[in-house]
Amino acid sequence: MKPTQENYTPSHPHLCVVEFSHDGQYNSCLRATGSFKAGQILAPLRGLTSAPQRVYTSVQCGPAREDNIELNSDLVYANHSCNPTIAFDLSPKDPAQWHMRALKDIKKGDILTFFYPSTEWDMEQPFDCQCGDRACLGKIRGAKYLSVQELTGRGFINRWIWDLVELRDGRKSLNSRSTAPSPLTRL
Ligand SMILES: C[S@@+](CC[C@H](N)C(=O)[O-])C[C@H]1O[C@@H](n2cnc3c(N)ncnc32)[C@H](O)[C@@H]1O
Repeated sequence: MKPTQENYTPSHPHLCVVEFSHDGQYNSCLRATGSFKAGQILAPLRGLTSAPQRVYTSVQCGPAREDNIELNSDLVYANHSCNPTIAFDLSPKDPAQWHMRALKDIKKGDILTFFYPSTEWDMEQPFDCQCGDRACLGKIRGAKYLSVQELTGRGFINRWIWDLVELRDGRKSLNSRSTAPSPLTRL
């Protein structure tokens, strides 16, 4: 569920608040309410539910098309940047270890962004990125459409995304692909 401005109560007040935009449908963002160090674990990912479909609010949590969760908190307002400030690390086998981490030193008032292709393989709702970074990739469609070079240097990419890249690029065979059950069975 995506929080709205009506009766808004921040879900992570010590970390961030949603800055609701009145200008355009997807122009809201998340602003840091404190300062954080690069590498710091900012929050565990709690209150997740499996997403029935891949949609613009869902976050992929494994290699399969059906491996998607909803964050059900303010964190859903984290926008994409090609030079992100945070990562959603859903790579640990145990979902209790899934967390959000700072990729750089973050100051109070900074916008919290993550690199969407670090979780998303093939997005339902691509968009033209407006991050404005000099390393901006332009159209954001998911990691499937990016080279290893384009994925490298973004701070963090989840394990299954690298697995799918290796499979796509013929550096890994289907047989060597993980047969681990979907992480959703452990949510
Ligand atoms: C989960 S929402 C993030 C919150 C969103 N900004 C909002 O106001 O609801 C994801 C959507 O935000 C927009 N978005 C996120 N990052 C963007 C970026 N760097 N450039 C342009 N649009 C972006 C896209 O429309 C994307 O589908």
